[in-house]
Amino acid sequence: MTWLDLPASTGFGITNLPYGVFTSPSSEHARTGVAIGDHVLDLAGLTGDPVHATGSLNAFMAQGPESWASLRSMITAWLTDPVHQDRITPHLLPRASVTLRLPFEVADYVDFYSSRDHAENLGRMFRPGSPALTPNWKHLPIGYHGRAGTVQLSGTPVVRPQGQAQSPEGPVFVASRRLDIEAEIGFVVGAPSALGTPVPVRDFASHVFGVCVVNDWSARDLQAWEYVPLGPFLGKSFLTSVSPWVVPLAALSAARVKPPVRDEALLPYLEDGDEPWGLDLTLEVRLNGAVVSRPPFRGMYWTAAQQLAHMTVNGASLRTGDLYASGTVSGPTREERGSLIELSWNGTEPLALPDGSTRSFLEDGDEITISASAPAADGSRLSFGEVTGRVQAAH
Ligand SMILES: O=C(O)/C=C/C(=O)CC(=O)CC(=O)O
Ligand SMILES: [Ca+2]
Ligand SMILES: [Mg+2]
Repeated sequence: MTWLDLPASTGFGITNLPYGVFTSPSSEHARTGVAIGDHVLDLAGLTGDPVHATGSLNAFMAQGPESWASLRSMITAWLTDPVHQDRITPHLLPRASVTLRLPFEVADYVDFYSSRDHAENLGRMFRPGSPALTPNWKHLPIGYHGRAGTVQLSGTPVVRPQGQAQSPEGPVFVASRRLDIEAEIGFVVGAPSALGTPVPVRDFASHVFGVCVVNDWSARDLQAWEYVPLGPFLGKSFLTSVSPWVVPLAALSAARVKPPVRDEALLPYLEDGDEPWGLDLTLEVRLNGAVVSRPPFRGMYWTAAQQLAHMTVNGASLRTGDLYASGTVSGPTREERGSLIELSWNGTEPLALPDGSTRSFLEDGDEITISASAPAADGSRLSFGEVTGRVQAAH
């Protein structure tokens, strides 16, 4: 129990304690904070530790899992034992009064493709006549390297991208007419690894610091024309949005579940081990305020621990600030699909919105908000906050 008076439904209770970076009316200096209820605990002001005054989480994340655990237990004690109340209270700022920043400097960015329902849906739409899943899909977590420099904070305007698309008369230069979303969960690497040394599945929690919500904005018309044979490029690199709070892995103990049964035996480096990292998270996608989907994360075929092992099995090293996203989270029913191309079945079944309009893809002015939540250790639900973005007309 915390001495703060928090409603049970806060989502930002004592078992969550996500990290972010903020400025406040009293100081334009960007610094690290922890969300608790409707407040932010100013760690730089409270501790005086310069690691929390750098304007990004990277320096702290680089310290590694012992530092992460020790700070988390100190914060828990500060907010739980009333003996600390007078010292802590001046460093609690109303969350509504602060401006949140991109929480970490993004090093490399990778995006996976680990929802079987999503992969099968896209396979059917993009590659009709071929098997829905490619032959490698159940043997390795498919992914691609994306553009780290265009990973931006929630709220960044989504300027409609322009580029080449196919038309019956040949390639044309267009403002994308098939602008889409992908509801995903992002994993943030804290502790680096050495070049040449793979990170095994079991070392996941020694390297990954925490989790955020990701929207991998996607221009389906640009993507469909450019992606063969090297994969996603300009159809996705214009913007990827992340939520402002990074939920530490330590907050997710009650959310851990067994991943689905695998149809094919895995090569040893991908075996789950005794404590697999399936996660029972629920995402929610809103379009102009109306809920259009609730994608379930627990069915994801590949876990983040397997993705990390796969990403490094060739000897590639990890850097502090690496972000890798799960891939679009889709479940088996229509109400669980994590992209508009799936929700509208490639535009053939437009979504009906409460205002009477319909959507297959995004229109200028549309706002997409993706949130996520998980069971918390105290029986409540913890919130990941949300990632939002509004579409602007092409330049
Ligand atoms: O199947 C394809 O050709 C394309 C798939 C995607 O666009 C999905 C992607 O970016 C990976 C993911 O988010 O699951
Ligand atoms: Ca994606
Ligand atoms: Mg993207």
